[in-house]
Amino acid sequence: MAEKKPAKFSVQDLSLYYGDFKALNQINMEIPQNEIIAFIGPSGCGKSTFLKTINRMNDLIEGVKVEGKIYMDGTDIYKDIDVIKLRQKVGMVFQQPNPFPMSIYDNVAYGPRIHGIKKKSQLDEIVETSLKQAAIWDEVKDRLKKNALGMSGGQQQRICIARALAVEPEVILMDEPTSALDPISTLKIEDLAVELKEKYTIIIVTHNMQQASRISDRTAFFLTGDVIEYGETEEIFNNPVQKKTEDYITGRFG
Ligand SMILES: Nc1ncnc2c1ncn2[C@@H]1O[C@H](COP(=O)(O)OP(=O)(O)OP(=O)(O)O)[C@@H](O)[C@H]1O
Repeated sequence: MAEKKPAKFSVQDLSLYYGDFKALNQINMEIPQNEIIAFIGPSGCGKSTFLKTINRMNDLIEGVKVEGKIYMDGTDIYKDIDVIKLRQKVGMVFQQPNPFPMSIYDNVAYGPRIHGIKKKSQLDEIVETSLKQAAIWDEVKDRLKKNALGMSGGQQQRICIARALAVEPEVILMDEPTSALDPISTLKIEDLAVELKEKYTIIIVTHNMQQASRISDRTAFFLTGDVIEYGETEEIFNNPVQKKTEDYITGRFG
């Protein structure tokens, strides 16, 4: 049994509707801090929708209704926290690397500048630390003024991770962060996630079963808006309780 860590998130009876369509059905989940949590399940089962409820990205979509509660460190994130502050604490990395069309330096300094940091020496330090944490510093330190779009996909994704880290978040949400990357870049991002969990809580949506079993501490299996099973990754992959989970992870689902 893994050592029990304090809960970062407590999700209670969370449902989400897109208009009349119920995309999430009364989800309950405790997410410990300093762990990697993987969300797996077939396409359209609500993984991304659930991920986005955690930093309220769904607020931006018209007709979305959320019921139930998500507590972060005991605070109701739909009631008692400013959404800008929430998104500073809960950063996000997307499927397609999406650096801004500007220099590597400006990409990473973007968030801190928005938060009012202007001093060059301070920005220099944040940029260097964030790029180091994202394991890309050595590859870019001599070309910080070059456009980020000129980097490879795998490098761009690590620059995006550095950009997310630069505002000192506590949680990083990753929505299929390696599905557009080659196997070597994928392994780099996986290694990076494992390093980052020492400091952050990481929640990752993935279609890659090997990836979920390689790097995550806990796995949640989603199916048509329900969490069918959630537990320690080793148990989910080696000894699932639900037949549907077993069928899915062994590729017999259909
Ligand atoms: N903006 C939206 N408006 C209406 N319905 C939506 C919207 N976004 C997602 N949905 C629907 O909600 C359900 C869950 O979608 P979601 O993207 O969360 O699934 P997913 O498990 O992440 O899928 P995938 O693995 O393909 O990314 C799907 O039926 C989808 O069509």
